[in-house]
Amino acid sequence: MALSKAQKEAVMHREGPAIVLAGPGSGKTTVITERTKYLTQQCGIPPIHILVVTFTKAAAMEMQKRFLALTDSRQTQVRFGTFHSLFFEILKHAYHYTAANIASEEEKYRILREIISPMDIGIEDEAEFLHDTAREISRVKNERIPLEHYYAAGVPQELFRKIYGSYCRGMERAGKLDYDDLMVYTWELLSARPDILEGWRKRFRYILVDEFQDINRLQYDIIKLLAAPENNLFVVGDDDQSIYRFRGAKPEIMLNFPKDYPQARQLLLDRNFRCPGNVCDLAARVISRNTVRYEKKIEKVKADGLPVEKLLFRNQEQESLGIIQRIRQGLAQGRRYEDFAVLYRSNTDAGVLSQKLLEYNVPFKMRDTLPNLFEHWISRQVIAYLKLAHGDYSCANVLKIINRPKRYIERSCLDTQQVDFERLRMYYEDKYWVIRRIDKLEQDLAALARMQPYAAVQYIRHGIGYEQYLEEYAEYRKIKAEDLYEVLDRLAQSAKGYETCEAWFAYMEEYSEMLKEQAKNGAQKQDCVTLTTLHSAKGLEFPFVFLIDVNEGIIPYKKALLASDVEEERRMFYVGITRASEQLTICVLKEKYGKSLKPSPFLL
Ligand SMILES: Nc1ncnc2c1ncn2[C@@H]1O[C@H](COP(=O)(O)OP(=O)(O)OP(=O)(O)O)[C@@H](O)[C@H]1O
Repeated sequence: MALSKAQKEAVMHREGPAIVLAGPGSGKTTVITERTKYLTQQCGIPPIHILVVTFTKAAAMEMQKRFLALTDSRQTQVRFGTFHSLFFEILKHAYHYTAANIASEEEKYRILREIISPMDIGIEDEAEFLHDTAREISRVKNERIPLEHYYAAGVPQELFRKIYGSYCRGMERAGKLDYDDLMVYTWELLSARPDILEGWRKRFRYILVDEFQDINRLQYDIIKLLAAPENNLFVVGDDDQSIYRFRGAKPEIMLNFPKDYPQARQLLLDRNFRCPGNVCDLAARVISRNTVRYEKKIEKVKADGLPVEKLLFRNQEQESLGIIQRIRQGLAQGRRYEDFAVLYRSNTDAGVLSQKLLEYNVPFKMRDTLPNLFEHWISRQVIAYLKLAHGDYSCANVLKIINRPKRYIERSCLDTQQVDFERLRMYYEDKYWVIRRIDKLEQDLAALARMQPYAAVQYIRHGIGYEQYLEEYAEYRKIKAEDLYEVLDRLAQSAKGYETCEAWFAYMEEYSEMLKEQAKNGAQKQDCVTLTTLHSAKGLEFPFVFLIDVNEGIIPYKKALLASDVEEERRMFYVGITRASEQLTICVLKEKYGKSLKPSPFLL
C-alpha cells in the first residue's frame, strides 16, 4: 500500500514531540507501525529504545503483528504494550512484584463482596452495586481525588468512605494491586526517585502513543515524565472518537497537547480511506455540530457508494426482521455473514435482535457480554410470582416475593421447606392487616394462574403493586424508577408471543444457554454477523453497518444532560457511522414497549 503524503510526513518525523490528528479510516495504525519501522531501519534507533503504547491488549498485539509482518521478522525488541503492562514492568523492577500481585477483576470483586455482603444495606442487586462501587473507587484513585472531597454518586457518603477504606486495607492484606494502583504507584515512584526515572528515560528514548484521545491525566503525567527531556513523544489520535470520558479519559489533554509542547509538530491525516463519499459527508455533518473539537476537513478517497439508508420501523421486532431480510438479500448476492455488523448504544438494545437472530438461525457473535434479562433481579422476582401461581410454594421461591410489595411478613415465620399460607394466617391471627394482605396475595395468585404470560406480567406490575414497590426501592437507592420499569417493559415484551408460562420458561432456558455459549465461544466464531456496542466498535470496519434504535433517549442516551455529555454521545454516533466501508443503514423506531419515540436529534 502506498502511503499518502501526510502519512509519509508523519512516518518520517524525526525528533521532538509530534501530534498526529487523524480522522476515521485514515490509517493511524499504519502510521504507527511504519514509523516504528522507519526509526529502526532508516534512523538506526535500536528497537529496545522504542516504546509503543496503547489501551487494550488486543490493539497492542495487532500493532506488533503488523509491525512484524512489515519488517518480515518473527520477534522484536520494540516494546508494544498497554499502559498497564508498562506500569507493571516499571513496578516489577523496583519492587520485585510478580504477576501474582496483580488483582484480577474477580479477586477485586471478591474482596469488595466480602466487605459489602455482611453490611445490611438493603440492596436488591449486589452485582450491580459492586460494579458501581468499584467504578467510584477507581475514579477516586485514578483522578487522585482526596476521599474527603469526593461525593459518591450511588452510595451514601459515609458508607462509601467505609467501603473504600476497607477495600484498600483488604487489597493491602492480600498483597494485591488493582489497575488503578499500578498507575498511582508508578507515578509516585517516578516522581520520588529521579535515579529510577533516569533509567527508564534512557531505555525508552522514543515513545509512540496510539488512541491518544483516550488518555487519562495520570497516564499522561507518567508518559510526560518518561519522555522528558528529549520529548520524543509521538501521539496519534482522533479527538472526535473520544468516547471513554466515563472511564476517566480526558480528550482535552489531546486538545491541549500543543500548549504543553509548544514546539510540537502538528500533522493531520485527513484522508478517509475506508468510507464511501456519502458516508464521509454524513459523518462530517454530524460531527460538525460538536463545539469542543479540533476543526478538520476530512478528504474523501472513495466515491459515493450505495445510498445511506434511513429506515423507519414500527418497533424492535420489525427492525430485527428488516435487518434479517437485508442480510439474507446480501447473502443471495454472494456476501458473507461476516460482512454485516449491527451497532447499538447499550447492550440491552440488542436483546430483541439477538432473540430474533436465534429464532431465524442467523449466526452471530457479540463483542460484549449481553446481560441476561431473565437473570436480572426484577425478572427473578416476577418469575417467582409466576412459579408460585403455578404451585411452587418452596420457601426459597416465596421469600423472593413475599415482601415485594411490603406485606409485613417476617422472614422467621417462613421456616418450613414448603410455605403453608394457612399456617401463616394462624401465625398472624392478631394482625388483621397482615391477614388481609395474605388473602389478597392468594386471590392474586389464583388470578395469575389463569392468565397468559404477558397479561400476568402486567398484572404483577399494576394489579399486585410490584411497580409501586420498585418506585420505593428506586427512591431508597437514589436511582431512577424508569430504569427499573424498563426491565419490566422488556420482560413483558418477551412474554408477548407465549400462551403458557411453561413455553415461556422453556424459551428462557434456550436463550440463556445461547448467551452462555456466546460468552464461551463467541470470539472464535467464524463467518457470522457481528453485534457490538458503539464503544466496542471502535477501530473496526465492516462492509455493511446497521445502526439501530437511532432515537431520542437512546442515541443520545437519555442520561446525557450536560452539553459535554451530548457531545460525547455524538462522537459515539460518529464512530458508528464511520465503521462502514460500503453501506450504512440507519434504523429508527416509531415506538418501543408501546411508547412512541422521536428520531434522534443527531439526524437533523
Ligand atoms: N495509504 C493508504 N492507501 C490505501 N488504503 C489505506 C491507506 N492507509 C490506510 N488504508 C486503509 O484504510 C482503512 C482504515 O485504516 P485504519 O484502520 O488503519 O484507520 P484508522 O485511522 O485506525 O481508523 P479508525 O480510527 O476509524 O478506526 C484500512 O482498510 C486500511 O487498510
